[in-house]
Amino acid sequence: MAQISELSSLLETLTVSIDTFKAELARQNLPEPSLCSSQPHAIDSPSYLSPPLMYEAQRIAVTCLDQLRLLLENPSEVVVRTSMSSAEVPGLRLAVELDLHHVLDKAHDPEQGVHIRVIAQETETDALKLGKHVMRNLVIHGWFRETQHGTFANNRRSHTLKKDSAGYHAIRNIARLSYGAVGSLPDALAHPDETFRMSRAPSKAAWNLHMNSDIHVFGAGGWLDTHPEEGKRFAQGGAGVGSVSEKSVIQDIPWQDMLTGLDGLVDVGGGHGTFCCKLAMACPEIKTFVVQDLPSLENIVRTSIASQGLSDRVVFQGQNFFEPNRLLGTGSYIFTLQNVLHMWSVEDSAKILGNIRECLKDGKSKLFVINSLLSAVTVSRDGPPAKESLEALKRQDTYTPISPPPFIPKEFGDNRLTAHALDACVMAICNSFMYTHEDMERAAELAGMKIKAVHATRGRMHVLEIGIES
Ligand SMILES: C[S@@+](CC[C@H](N)C(=O)[O-])C[C@H]1O[C@@H](n2cnc3c(N)ncnc32)[C@H](O)[C@@H]1O
Repeated sequence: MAQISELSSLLETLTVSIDTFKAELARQNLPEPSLCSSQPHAIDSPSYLSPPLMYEAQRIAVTCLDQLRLLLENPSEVVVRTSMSSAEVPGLRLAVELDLHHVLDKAHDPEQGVHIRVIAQETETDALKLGKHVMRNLVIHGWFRETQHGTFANNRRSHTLKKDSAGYHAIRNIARLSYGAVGSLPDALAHPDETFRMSRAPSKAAWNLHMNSDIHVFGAGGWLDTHPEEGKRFAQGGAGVGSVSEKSVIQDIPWQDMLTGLDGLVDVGGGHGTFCCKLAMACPEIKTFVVQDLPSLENIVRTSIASQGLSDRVVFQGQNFFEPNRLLGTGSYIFTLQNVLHMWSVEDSAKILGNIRECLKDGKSKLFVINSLLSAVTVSRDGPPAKESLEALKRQDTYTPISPPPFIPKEFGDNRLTAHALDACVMAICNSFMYTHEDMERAAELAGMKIKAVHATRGRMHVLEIGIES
């Protein structure tokens, strides 16, 4: 059998997907994005969600580029570069702490940018360290532009670092919590004390080595619960991370239809109420949302809800999800559990699910678990050509993921990259793991439940309906 050229196959897939992407931009009267601009593109707006065809074309193209890079790069050069490539995340943390986006945005000519001497003066930092070393490193990683020697400007990407934006909070608060912990993973996984090395206890994670502390991070009595300022920062960071996927969770699932005839939506472990508030704004016909979380969050969540003018429809309720649900017997609801179960072992998740199971016995209430699911990262030579799959999508209004084209990994796009990165973070912070479909199935089974459906979204999240086994 003739050997298929991987390079040619990937190149063909790349060409088809980029042509589709360009055609979709033209159809929406949008210009092509540019690396030589200091402005964000219309498709970078937090409220923009690519139509299904465009979304698939984008994620195929980006994955093709990753795969092509792997074929083209010299592995020896890559390993050396990787051994020294730990500067991007600290550089970004510094960029948000110094608010470099703002410094460059208020330039006399933002396209031209600001000389490093001025940036250093404004941020009271060392021009040599910041300019030659940190900023250039960030430019190489695609953040900011060097428009001429020593002069830096914003680019599409750096607008995501704007103060108080989702990206700003993600970098400022999540990278801060996870970076040192992930750095301690080798010490934790190869710890000389076997009881530590093999432990799955949330207080014996890499984070505990990094912080020299024996307190667990999440949950009642944990680091975030007992350090309100840290808890607030984590919630802000979590909201920042979540904001990228929440628009697809909101748009790809028919929440409004599903809530017809029910008493409202209850987000268990709902954090600061971001999901409920966003859904309340998107679905004005839904009148009741309940954010359930640990009582220590009450003031901060109520204030956040009030600041969005939603106190008449979104309420906070203190609820430990390991205890019977306070809404049991009070009506019929849609319960959601978003970004919660992966913080816990399968056995603990079964306990959380079990308490919601009691509320589903009315026969009308439903439970949706919203989480990224991890998959194996296998690659096959076979698969339908991108051209056929994208052509078929032209006739679809609702989102259905396409099958991977040849040489594109089984799980591709944002879920693959973000979910696996998140997996390392949760392992480092609390000895937990992102779930596979099988893990989720086991947790449901232990709770006397089963997965009834899995909905994909245009983002990293899967929405799983979990119900009582009949
Ligand atoms: C990763 S955050 C997810 C927050 C939110 N659902 C989201 O998607 O952004 C996990 C949430 O679970 C909450 N939590 C932890 N232990 C809890 C418990 N025993 N009972 C209720 N909520 C808890 C935390 O306070 C936190 O808000």
